[in-house]
Amino acid sequence: MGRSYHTIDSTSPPPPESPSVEDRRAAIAELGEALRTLVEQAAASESPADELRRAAALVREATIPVGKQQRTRGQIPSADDLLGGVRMHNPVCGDGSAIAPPLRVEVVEGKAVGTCTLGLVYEGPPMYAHGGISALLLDQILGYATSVAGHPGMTVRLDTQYRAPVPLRTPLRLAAEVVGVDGRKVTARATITTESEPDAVLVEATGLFVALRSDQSERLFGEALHPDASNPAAAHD
Ligand SMILES: CCCCCCCCCCCCCCCC(=O)SCCNC(=O)CCNC(=O)[C@H](O)C(C)(C)COP(=O)(O)OP(=O)(O)OC[C@H]1O[C@@H](n2cnc3c(N)ncnc32)[C@H](O)[C@@H]1OP(=O)(O)O
Repeated sequence: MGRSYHTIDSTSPPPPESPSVEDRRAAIAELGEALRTLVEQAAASESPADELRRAAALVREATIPVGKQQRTRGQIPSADDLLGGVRMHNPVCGDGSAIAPPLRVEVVEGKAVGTCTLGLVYEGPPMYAHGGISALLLDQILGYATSVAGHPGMTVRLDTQYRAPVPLRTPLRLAAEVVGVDGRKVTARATITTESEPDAVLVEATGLFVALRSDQSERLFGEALHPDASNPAAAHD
């Protein structure tokens, strides 16, 4: 791929030939699944202290192979496909993310429709989701709706109304659609309900997204978009 990675263990031999992107994605997803199981079970764990310490030692050991080759902040993950919408570590949808539910999104009759179940790791009030997690899910599905409508942009405003708490370990449904386009500004609305009661809105949000001008895009993302350009900042994490 022509990428240079920041190798933590510089005494180790060079890595073998890169496996195919598909194989790396499958491995990333496998690790993500294991990590999600770990964080959920940790959040729900009532195991005795010695078992938790044993687990901590095992996790520290598991970190070593994962940490051998690290990308910098300015490097897009080699398994991602930005234009194709593949973000393996996206914190909401990414199969490789330890903190993503993950939310599954599809387009149904022009609306972005998402499904997920939140575990105890997302708990705010006992038994219910933290309000920031609801906002995270809504921001993502609003962004998805604007993107599939052909108006990708960045969130500049997110107004969230919490009508009822979002229950954990309960299948949820999110829906979002674009409701207005005004030049570079796009407004979209989204809701969270349970799957079993899709008419009872728990949380709703209106998001304002702004399509970036090319100079804004260059200023914010130039380092990641042009990895081969001479850019001293690219060496920094
Ligand atoms: C087909 C393939 C499908 C594939 C499927 C892919 C799915 C893929 C899903 C991804 C889903 C990710 C969803 C997460 C999305 C984030 O989380 S984005 C991260 C969070 N957001 C940010 O960090 C943005 C931070 N803000 C900024 O950097 C700057 O505000 C921006 C965005 C560069 C805009 O610059 P600016 O100077 O603030 O605004 P400017 O360009 O001058 O203004 C444009 C207009 O917006 C207005 N505006 C700007 N800010 C505001 C505001 N806060 N309130 C009201 N109006 C505002 C301005 O007044 C102006 O209005 P007009 O004068 O034109 O009427």
